Order: sequence, then C-alpha cells, then structure tokens
Amino acid sequence: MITARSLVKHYGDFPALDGVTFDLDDARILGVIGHNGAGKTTLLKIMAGLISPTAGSLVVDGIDVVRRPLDLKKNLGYLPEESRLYETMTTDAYLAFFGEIYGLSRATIQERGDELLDSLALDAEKKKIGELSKGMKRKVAIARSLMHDPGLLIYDEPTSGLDPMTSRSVLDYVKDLRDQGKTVIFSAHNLFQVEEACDLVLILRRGKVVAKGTMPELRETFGSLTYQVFFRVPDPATFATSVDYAASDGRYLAEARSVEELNRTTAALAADGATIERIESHYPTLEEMLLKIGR
Ligand SMILES: Nc1ncnc2c1ncn2[C@@H]1O[C@H](COP(=O)(O)OP(=O)(O)OP(=O)(O)O)[C@@H](O)[C@H]1O
Repeated sequence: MITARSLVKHYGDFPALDGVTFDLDDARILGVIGHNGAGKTTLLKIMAGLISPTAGSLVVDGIDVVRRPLDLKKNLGYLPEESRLYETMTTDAYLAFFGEIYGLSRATIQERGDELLDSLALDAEKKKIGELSKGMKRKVAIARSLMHDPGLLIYDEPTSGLDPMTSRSVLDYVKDLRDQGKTVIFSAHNLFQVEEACDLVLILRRGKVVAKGTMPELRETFGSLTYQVFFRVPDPATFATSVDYAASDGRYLAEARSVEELNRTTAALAADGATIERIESHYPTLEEMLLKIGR
C-alpha cells in the first residue's frame, strides 16, 4: 500500500511538485501523465527514494520513504527515463553483476536471468549491450529492475522510443507483473497505453494533481458519453435538415450528448429523408482530457 500526502518538491524557488496526494493499493498499476515539465519524473524519483521531497510524507508498505529511503531498495525496481547500461558487458554478465549487488546466489542469478530474458522474449544473453537495439536495451533495463524480484516497480516512460510491437510486449509484460501481485507506477506520453493498462491514473499539471481516478471516474469528471450518428442522404444537393451535422468524403455525422437528444436527432434526420447507418458511443479519451486541461 502506498500513501502519498502533500508531496512538494522545490528546485530552488521553483515548485516542480506542489502538493501531490494519492493512495495506491498493492497489485495495481498507477499511470502518471501530464505535459512536458508537469513533474512526472520528479514524482517518480521521490517515490523511488532517489530525491527527498521538500515537504510531505510518503509511506510504502509501512516504510517511511522520506526518512528511510534505503529501506525501500530491497523491494524496489526502478527504471529511469534513460538508463545508461554498460555497453561492453554481455547481457548475462550485466544481469549477474546486478544480481550480485543484491546479494543473490549464483544459482538464483542464473535461474532468474534466464527466466527474465525468456519472459521478455529477449534472445541476447551472449550479446554485448552496445550491440543491442534500443528496444532490446530497454528490455535489458527492465530485466535488471526485476533481478531481485521486487514488489514495487517504478518505470519512467518504459515504452518511450520503442516501436509499436516492442511497446505492446513491454506493456503486456507490465500487466503480467501486476497479475503476479506486483505494484507498478509508470509515466507515459502514449496515453492510449495508460488508458488500457492502468488501474488508476494521476494527471499532473505544473506540479499539481488536476485529476486522479480510474478511467471511468475520469470520464465522469471530464464529460460524459456522446453519441455519434452516421447517416446517408439520398441527394446531397437537396438535403436539408435542422440537425447540426458534419460532412466529409460522402460521410455524414451528427452528435448527441444524451439519449433524449439522440432520439430527437435520429427522428429529425429520418423525417428529413436521411438513412441512419450506425450509432457509436464515444467516451472522452485521456488525450482529449489532457487537451482540455491545457498546459
Ligand atoms: N534538477 C533540477 N533542477 C531544476 N529544475 C528541475 C530539475 N529537475 C526538474 N526540474 C524542473 O522541474 C519541472 C518538472 O520536471 P520533470 O522532469 O519532473 O517533468 P516531467 O513531467 O517528467 O517532464 P517530461 O515529460 O518532459 O519528462 C520542470 O520544469 C523541470 O525543468
């Protein structure tokens, strides 16, 4: 269980984080989003005990991270936004090195390294890290974060710069970790991924939490369901209706914001000679929410 209360971080006079409060249960994925400079990395570094907050409290599984950040280390896997790997080492030597730092036995290192490379579909144990592709390097960094089998994973933009296939496999892997009982906090600019994977979303703007909740809760906050009515018209040159609609490339679309408006819209279109093709419901996406919030 994570309890963050009124976390503040000043760099000089500048408030990079300004009163961040949230709770997160175990075995959940928290997505942290916001525009560039919103404070995501700052929050993640505080969560990982790498920098101290200027004020506020953070307790992770009973550990007071502000006072005793080192106590978190055993149970934490951290993936920085850009990880510097040792380019001349082979992947297996690299993972073994980190396993040794965590005091794992040789047998455990071997077993865990093989298991991680296998589950991340990374066929690279004998390759030098400098020879790996960007996506493979990111996966090695993820494997490194998991060598000591921590319960809490803090990943700063785990899929940044990866192609769609590799992003997908990393995201599926993150969901598997959650299903194994691990807690994951990650930041991302790809909002579709956050929408899909996260149990809870925190939206930051200039260091403040402007919204937090599950996706259904955020949708409630940022506007409800709209209905899109796609229709055909018999003769575009003579078609006339009182309904507001948009037309492009022979496609006609009207929007309604409630079931009552939907009923009025479809009835009016049908009376004016249009044929209703289909009706789709549309929830605001995280992207639309961020646009609404502004910078
Ligand atoms: N070490 C530092 N010294 C001074 N200012 C900093 C420092 N680190 C971050 N900042 C400032 O704090 C603010 C938040 O930065 P942070 O890196 O947390 O944002 P972010 O949301 O992760 O951004 P991005 O999406 O671009 O990675 C920015 O205005 C940044 O310039």
